Amino acid sequence: MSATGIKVRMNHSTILNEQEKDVKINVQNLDLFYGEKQALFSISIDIFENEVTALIGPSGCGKSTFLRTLNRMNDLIDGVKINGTINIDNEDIYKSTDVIKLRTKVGMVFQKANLFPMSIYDNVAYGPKMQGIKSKKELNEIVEKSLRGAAIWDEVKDRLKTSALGLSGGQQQRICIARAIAMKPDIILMDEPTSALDPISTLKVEELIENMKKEYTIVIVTHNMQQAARVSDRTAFFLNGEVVEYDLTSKIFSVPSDKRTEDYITGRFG
Ligand SMILES: Nc1ncnc2c1ncn2[C@@H]1O[C@H](COP(=O)(O)OP(=O)(O)OP(=O)(O)O)[C@@H](O)[C@H]1O
Repeated sequence: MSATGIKVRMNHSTILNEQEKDVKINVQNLDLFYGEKQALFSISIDIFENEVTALIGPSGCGKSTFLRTLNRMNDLIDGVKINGTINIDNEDIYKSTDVIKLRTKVGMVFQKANLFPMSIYDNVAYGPKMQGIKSKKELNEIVEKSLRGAAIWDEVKDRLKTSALGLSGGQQQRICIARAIAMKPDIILMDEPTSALDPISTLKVEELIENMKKEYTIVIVTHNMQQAARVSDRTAFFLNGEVVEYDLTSKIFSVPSDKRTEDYITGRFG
């Protein structure tokens, strides 16, 4: 137990490897406006490869907005203006115009499972088919690999042709993760992926996230402080559109530098 009362998973690999980590996403002086209203203020952070980075903070502080800037999902909203730069693998994603390619590289999983009303198989194969993969054998392999990667293969392997909507909420969310994996992304963004799930399904998804970071860089928005402490290597604390503190999760939850971080994680506000 830490000084703040939140149980922190000591992540020795993070600490020992600190010097060797590569920056996957570099954000510099990022401002975002919805029309006249500024929602993000001069955000500058580095997100590291093969780590889980948690974004925490009270409702309306800009976590989801920030997450959506990482694959240009805010482009879909009228009146959004962005200043600053976001480099992914040293490439400025707001200068490169291939947004489709970007969203393939940076996948996303939402709060509520948003599966299509089709079979489990077709849900997972949909993206690869859209990318032009036609070979049945290749699609079969992608579907199996993705479902295994999302730790749900054993539960669904005998019912791949049945409707995905017949699965439980927790299973549907893991199919959504499989669907993201099927696109072979480097980065997976997760916006409160367990907030609609029961504790057992939540734990399964958390275990999955922990395993997935070997292959992917994961950025997760969560309202659940214990979850951030359990699954993430680093945590950014957002408040009123600013990043107040960004550090190793073990530090944020044991000896935060800023009084506002401490007040938030100990439940004094938010
Ligand atoms: N499409 C939009 N148009 C205008 N304002 C928006 C839009 N989306 C978000 N905002 C505003 O931007 C600010 C940040 O919202 P955002 O959803 O990013 O916060 P959040 O920290 O993710 O909140 P929550 O934890 O409640 O999901 C809020 O003031 C919100 O009202």
